[in-house]
Amino acid sequence: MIEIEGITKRYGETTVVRDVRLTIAPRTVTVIVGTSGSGKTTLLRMINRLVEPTSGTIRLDGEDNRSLPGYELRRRIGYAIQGHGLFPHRTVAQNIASVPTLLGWDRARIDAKVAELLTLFQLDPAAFGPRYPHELSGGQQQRVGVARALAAEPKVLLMDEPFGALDPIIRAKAQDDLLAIQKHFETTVVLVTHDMEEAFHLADRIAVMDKGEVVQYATPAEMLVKPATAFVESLIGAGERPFRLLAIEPVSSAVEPGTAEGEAISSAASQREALSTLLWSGRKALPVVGPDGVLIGKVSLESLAQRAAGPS
Ligand SMILES: Nc1ncnc2c1ncn2[C@@H]1O[C@H](COP(=O)(O)OP(=O)(O)OP(=O)(O)O)[C@@H](O)[C@H]1O
Repeated sequence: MIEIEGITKRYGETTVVRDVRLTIAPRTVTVIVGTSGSGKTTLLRMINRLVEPTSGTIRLDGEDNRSLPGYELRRRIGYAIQGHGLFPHRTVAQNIASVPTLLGWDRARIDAKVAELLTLFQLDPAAFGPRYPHELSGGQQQRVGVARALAAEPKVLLMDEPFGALDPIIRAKAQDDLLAIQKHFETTVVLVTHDMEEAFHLADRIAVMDKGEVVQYATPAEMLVKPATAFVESLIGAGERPFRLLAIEPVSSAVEPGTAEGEAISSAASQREALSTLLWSGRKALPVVGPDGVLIGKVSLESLAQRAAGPS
């Protein structure tokens, strides 16, 4: 649990973060969005004290984050940034081993951790461990950056535009990897992004910042149905709302009894994918199969249209 209480940051006369209050539940993904210069990075960096707040308190599992020296706090909190920040003269394995080495883990434990993380990120430890960062593609470097941030098994992972430099296909894959790994390690993730698509895909809760203040902190569904301000509405993109609503819900919650003609869709797919398939194939309904491939019902264009409609 991360409790941010009345956090303010001023530089001289300028207040860049104003009286922010957020409670972030453990094992969730919170995404901070907002326009450029709204204070997102500053807020994130006050959690691991790369930036010291002017006033207010941040508690991690009930403990004031000032109760430890900053460098020790930062060994406990994972931090991944755009451009990954890998050490260029250390191998991939040495990069990932950085914090565990500082913490004095024994060699066998470090080696096992490096191998585990590389495997989780689909990088063969024997092939990639000995390489240097410049011998990797951008997407591979980015995965190593996140692996390094996770190496000391932090309960909290802070991410600042971690996927900003990736092309759309690798980016989507990196997001899915992150969600799988977040569930596997039960990490609490706080992530800053400019990309609303990314925010809606990843977030359990979204915090919208405008001029240093959090103007809404809500689940994606709540935010779509009830944006708190005109700014939030414009950020969501009014024209995208029906599609975003469908994108955050799986087909499994729209299944109806009966069946339909043609190729089936998985119950784990998003309702937006189902809508897209329906429109593209010109059908009125699709058969739905469960995780075991067994037919469980259908999903219809009519019911998706109802689900995509805003409150009347
Ligand atoms: N060390 C500093 N000294 C003075 N002003 C600063 C400092 N760091 C940040 N700022 C200012 O604080 C404001 C918020 O910056 P911050 O980086 O938190 O915004 P952001 O929302 O993350 O922006 P972006 O999306 O562009 O990265 C900006 O106006 C910035 O110029």
